[in-house]
Amino acid sequence: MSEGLLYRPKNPDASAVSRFRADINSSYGLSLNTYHDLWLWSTSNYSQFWSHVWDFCNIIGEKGTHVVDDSVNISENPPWFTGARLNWAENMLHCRSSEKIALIQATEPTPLNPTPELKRYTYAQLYELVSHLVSSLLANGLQPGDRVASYSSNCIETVALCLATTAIGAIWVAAAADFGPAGVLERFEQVQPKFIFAVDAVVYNAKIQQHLPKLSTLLTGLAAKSVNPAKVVVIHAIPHPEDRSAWDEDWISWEAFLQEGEARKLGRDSSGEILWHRASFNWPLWILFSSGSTGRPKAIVHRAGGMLLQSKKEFVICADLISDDIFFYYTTTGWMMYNFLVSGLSVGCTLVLYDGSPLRDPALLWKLTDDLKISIFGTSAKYIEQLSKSYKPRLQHNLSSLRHIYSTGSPLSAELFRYVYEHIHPDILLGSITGGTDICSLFAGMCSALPVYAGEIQCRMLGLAVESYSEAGKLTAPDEPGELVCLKPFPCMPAGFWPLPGFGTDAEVAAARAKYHQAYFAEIDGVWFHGDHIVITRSRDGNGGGVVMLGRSDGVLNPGGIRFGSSELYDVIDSAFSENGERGKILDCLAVGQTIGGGSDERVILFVKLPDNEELSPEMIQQIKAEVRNRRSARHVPAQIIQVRDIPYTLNGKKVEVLVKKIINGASLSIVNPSTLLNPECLQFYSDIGTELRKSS
Ligand SMILES: CC(=O)CC(=O)O
Repeated sequence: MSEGLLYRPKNPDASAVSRFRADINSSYGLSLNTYHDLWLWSTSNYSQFWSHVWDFCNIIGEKGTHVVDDSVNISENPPWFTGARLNWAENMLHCRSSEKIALIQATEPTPLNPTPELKRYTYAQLYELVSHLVSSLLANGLQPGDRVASYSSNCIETVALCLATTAIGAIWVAAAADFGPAGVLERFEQVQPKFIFAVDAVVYNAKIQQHLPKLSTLLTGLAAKSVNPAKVVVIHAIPHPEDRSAWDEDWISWEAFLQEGEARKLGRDSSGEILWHRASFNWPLWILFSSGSTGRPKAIVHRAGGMLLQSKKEFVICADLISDDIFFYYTTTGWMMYNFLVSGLSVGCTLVLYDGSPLRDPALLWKLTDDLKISIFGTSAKYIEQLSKSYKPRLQHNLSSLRHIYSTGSPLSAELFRYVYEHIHPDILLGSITGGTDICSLFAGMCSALPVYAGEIQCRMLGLAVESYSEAGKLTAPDEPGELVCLKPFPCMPAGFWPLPGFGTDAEVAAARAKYHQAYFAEIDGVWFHGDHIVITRSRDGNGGGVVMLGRSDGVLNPGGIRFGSSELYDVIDSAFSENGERGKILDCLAVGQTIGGGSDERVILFVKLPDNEELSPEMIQQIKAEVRNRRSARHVPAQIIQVRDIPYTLNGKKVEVLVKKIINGASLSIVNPSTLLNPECLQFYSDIGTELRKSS
């Protein structure tokens, strides 16, 4: 067995990606023999590749003849399929079956409701719901290009709204219900929504949390900035007694909004078909926001055709999803994995929406997997890490329906890969996947024809010319760390930052364009610089290398000129000191560089969180240092190891390395945007300790 091999597909030749390769070979008279051959061809002949993806995946719409001008550099963000006309929602709702379940909504139990009913919608019911919403949105004046915002939970209504909005050619904007109103305000005020939809309550940690007071605060903030949505609609999404004490008389209920749509019957032709707004491939579909932990979140606009073609490629070709799949992703509506999940409708499979805490009862999601026969289970590396500390799903649950498990959000360590195979399922495809909000899809990820090696993402995704560059802007050798770059244009590059041309003043559009360029192309001229530190591994069996994520580039540690990613330290802690490890006890950690020598060098500070009432002893510090030295090198050993009460996280569960780095290097806490963080209060400690560290360095 090759080193680190954890899984090998049984019949790779029967996979969708192999069928696609055969199709390419016969269409273009080629003899591409391996996945890597196909990837190389797809990135060198990207115009032919994306054209073929359109046909292979049966995109609904008019394709036209143009694909992309392949003489244009990626930094110019060329337009794609300029002759095409399509509608994203139409492609999501091509299945009209009155038997096939499109959506299942599950909610975390509460003491008052220990077995909440599952809500199910067939594709036919979902279509009907969307058509009533389309009618009501039109009746209330929604036009293509207007923004519709949701401040809601992961419920059926939110999916239907996303579909109805985009059916009309309006632009979808979502903030998760767990975001604070201040954070939502600085997102929504940028895009000035015409409609706001919000739930009245959510469940988290077995408690009902009233949401209307947050909605009121948001609306007051928007009004103060002269943003006044034409309609605010409130959804009663979860089974609990309704509390209208914070209700504003200008709001309307979901039921009333739907009734208006049903009565008006707008937006359908005489056969009952929704009048889909088929627009250009490059038409804006939705706006996602960067996490913005130190400033205003960037409003990233994704194009309808790009999102459609890319997700079809990911699901149909790379992941081999089929309509029989039951697809679950643990996500809020404010994370791009929500958009990823909803795009699964285009496959005609069943999506499982879950709202609530994933870990209060670690059995919950695995019981759901057995009850609903979930075949594709998506989550974050953080969830797997937390779960691994106390739970072995395989001992308690059958889990035989599982085919794939996906993990993202942060690097998944080799140790956690092993945990998944040992304690969840020995024979599934574990797809560690990466991309992010900026492309609302994947640069590297799953492939049903390839093996899985511990700690490695299986492959670079087809059509994405991902490489690893040195600081000097040169290709790194296999197995050498570098920066994730993309060299060629791809259709799911954002259309731009808000406002796009036609949606703002010339000055606003020019500023947004400059910001876009700055975000992706300023670091290395002419290539997309993604800001992830990675290794592309040596090719095995002619399949090309996998990808190892080492952490965010701006969190790269650089003591004495030796550059390495923080995950190299996290992996050591994970395997040697987590509760499953030989020495136990470290619950979480964070590594950042502190500048020394007047800025000429840096030293590594490792913050560790221990269980309450436990103290970091000098012996343990020595053990940590010894493990790091043995498993990495003397250069990796942290200069200081400091106990903290808490590690800061963004609302989407990412460690906040860059902000902590700035703070311990002297930045004031005023740079923090607290509304983007789960636990901003813990940063005061880092600020205080930073002062001490700077005195002692
Ligand atoms: C696919 C991803 O990369 C998701 C994320 O980390 O935000």
